[in-house]
Amino acid sequence: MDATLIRTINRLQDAFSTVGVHNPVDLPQIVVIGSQSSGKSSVLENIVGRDFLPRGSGIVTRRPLVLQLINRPAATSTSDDGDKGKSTTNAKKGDENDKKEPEEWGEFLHQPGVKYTDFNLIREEIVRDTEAKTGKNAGISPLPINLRIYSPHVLTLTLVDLPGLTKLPVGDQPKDIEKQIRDMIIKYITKPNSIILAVTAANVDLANSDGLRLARDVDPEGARTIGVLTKVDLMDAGTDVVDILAGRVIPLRLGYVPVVNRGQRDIDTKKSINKSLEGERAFFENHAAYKSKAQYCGTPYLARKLNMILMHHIRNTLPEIKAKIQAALAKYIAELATLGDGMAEGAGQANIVLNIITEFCTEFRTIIDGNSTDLSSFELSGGARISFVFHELYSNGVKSLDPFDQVKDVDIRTILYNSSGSSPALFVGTTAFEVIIKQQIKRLEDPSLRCVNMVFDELVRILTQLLSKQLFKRFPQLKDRFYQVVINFFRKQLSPTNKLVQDLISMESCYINTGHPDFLNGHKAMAVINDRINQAKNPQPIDPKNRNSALANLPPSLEPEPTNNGFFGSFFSGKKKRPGVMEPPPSVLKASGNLSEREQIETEVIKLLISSYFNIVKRTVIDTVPKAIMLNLVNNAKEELQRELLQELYKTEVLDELLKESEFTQNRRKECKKMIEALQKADEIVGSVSG
Ligand SMILES: Nc1nc2c(ncn2[C@@H]2O[C@H](COP(=O)(O)OP(=O)(O)OP(=O)(O)O)[C@@H](O)[C@H]2O)c(=O)[nH]1
Repeated sequence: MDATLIRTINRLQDAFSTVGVHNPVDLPQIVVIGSQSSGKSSVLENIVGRDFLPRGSGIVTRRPLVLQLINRPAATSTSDDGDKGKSTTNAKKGDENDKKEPEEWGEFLHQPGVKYTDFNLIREEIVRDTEAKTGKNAGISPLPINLRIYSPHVLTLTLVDLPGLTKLPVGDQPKDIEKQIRDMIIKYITKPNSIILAVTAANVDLANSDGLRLARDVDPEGARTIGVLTKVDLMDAGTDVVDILAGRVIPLRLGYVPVVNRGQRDIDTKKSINKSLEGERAFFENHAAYKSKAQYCGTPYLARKLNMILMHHIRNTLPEIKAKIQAALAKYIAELATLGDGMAEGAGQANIVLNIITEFCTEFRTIIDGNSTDLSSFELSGGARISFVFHELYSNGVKSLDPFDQVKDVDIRTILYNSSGSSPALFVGTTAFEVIIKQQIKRLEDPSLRCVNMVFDELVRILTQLLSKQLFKRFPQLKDRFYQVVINFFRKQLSPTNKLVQDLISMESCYINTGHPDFLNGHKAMAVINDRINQAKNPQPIDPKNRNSALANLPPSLEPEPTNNGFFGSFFSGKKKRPGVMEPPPSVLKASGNLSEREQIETEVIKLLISSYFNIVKRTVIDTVPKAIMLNLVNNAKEELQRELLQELYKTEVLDELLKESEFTQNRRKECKKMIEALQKADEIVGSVSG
């Protein structure tokens, strides 16, 4: 059962190896980290009991090596791995004694079926494949090499060997090599399912261990970090690692294991690993500081410990792995469904386009009407934004128009005099009022047309939002055509909408309805002004309750100014008169000078009437312009868009072109299919164990 657990993980690792580096499920594994030359390769080789890792100066490990050790009983003719029970087809091919399998061999995932019995060839293949993927310079790559070693002398275990932490780039190594390696290591050890094997040379200060330092960043409690102390034999006489082992220096919950690997001289003199393991045992058994605890020291103990930890870990995480596989499977199946099944033909194509058009139009209407199911609580969308344009932007824009920022008293007087012709007017001139109010009403056209444009922009926004959906990513041509057709359609609606809005404003300016029930008529206006003037002449405290509402609303400019005498007295002033001399009138004659009381009253009355009427018109356009826009632009789009789209896009001769899939979709579909296959296999594998 125990070995089965680890083998299950190995098989899962293989199942996912086809999907590259994007493994959606984080599998339990032991990740070996440490500084360069700390002894990582030596530890791994000792665990395997064979020389098989590339050695040399500089960074040798430049890609992650996923090393799956599989224990198989000696002298059996069948493989104990469920996936690969096939007979040898490889290095041993041609051997008459085909039934007699080699005792130990290695197999790379990228060369299925090829059994390496010569471990030197394994080393060469690692070097070859590393260079093939990363080039000869000393660059690194996150693409793992998967190697399995079948042997009766190993415990079933999965280890990932990573490039050693280095300080300075050498030769033509990239400048940021240190960061690249660090990032790669962090990516592996951050996964909560990884057990960190932090290798540190015992003859350097533990506090300076790069491996432990990195491990601490991702596993501050030390809950899934095992410390391995190498080069214990190289420690100064009289010093030992007893304190570290006892957890008195940097405590780790999984503890430390001291080991003694082959020294460089041993390697140079080709000392066998078996000999080295014997030497290691003798070292611990005879060392004064370690002999009482020798069974907790050395490589064999380390291998057993790792095997136990890994199994324990897998057993605990298997249910979670199962759930993750199933969740990922559901996610990819759903994504594949949105990507569709590849190219349809004939009627199938027509159906796709018909469905897309129908769905688009339904969603368009839903968004405008505000019934969308994926309503955002973060921002206004669709219909709500159009409503904001009407009720906030347009309404406030219109309300803020003040006729008197353009029409000054002096203009009113000029118009007054012009409208009364050559004989002095006796009453407040309706003509003057009409001339001014019509000019002011015309000013409403500009914000109203801008409102049309803003709603147009909102429609385009909805269009873009709908076209950003996954479905349109699949068919880029269709997306472009949709955009063109819909935008053209909106544009076509623009001119009747603008015309209607202009007409509404023209209607208002064409006929001034002084009989409007809300209009402050001439008499009332007069009374208000008289009140105002009397109040100014004999100021009396105003009882707010009795205060005439129109009076209260008078603009500050109606405060009486110092009056002048004479009816026309000051009107044509401007030049100092010389007695007896009558000069011709100047070419441009403007009303100027101080106002007479009568003039002042007349001007104020006109202003009051303008304000009153202009407010009525403002209220009307705030009400009717949005209605006009809804009628001609928005509703038309809601109702006619489908017909327009069908007419333009639902044609046999364009379907092929429209439904050309994007490369993204084609690739993504392939990726999804691969992933689903891997996950389904993984699901089966996990299912077969836990049952
Ligand atoms: N005496 C002694 N030497 C060791 C021990 N472990 C490793 N060495 C030596 O230290 C050097 C580096 O060991 P490696 O195993 O290559 O170290 P590494 O961490 O894999 O190095 P990179 O792959 O370059 O990162 C070699 O010369 C080993 O022989 C040990 O326990 N004792």
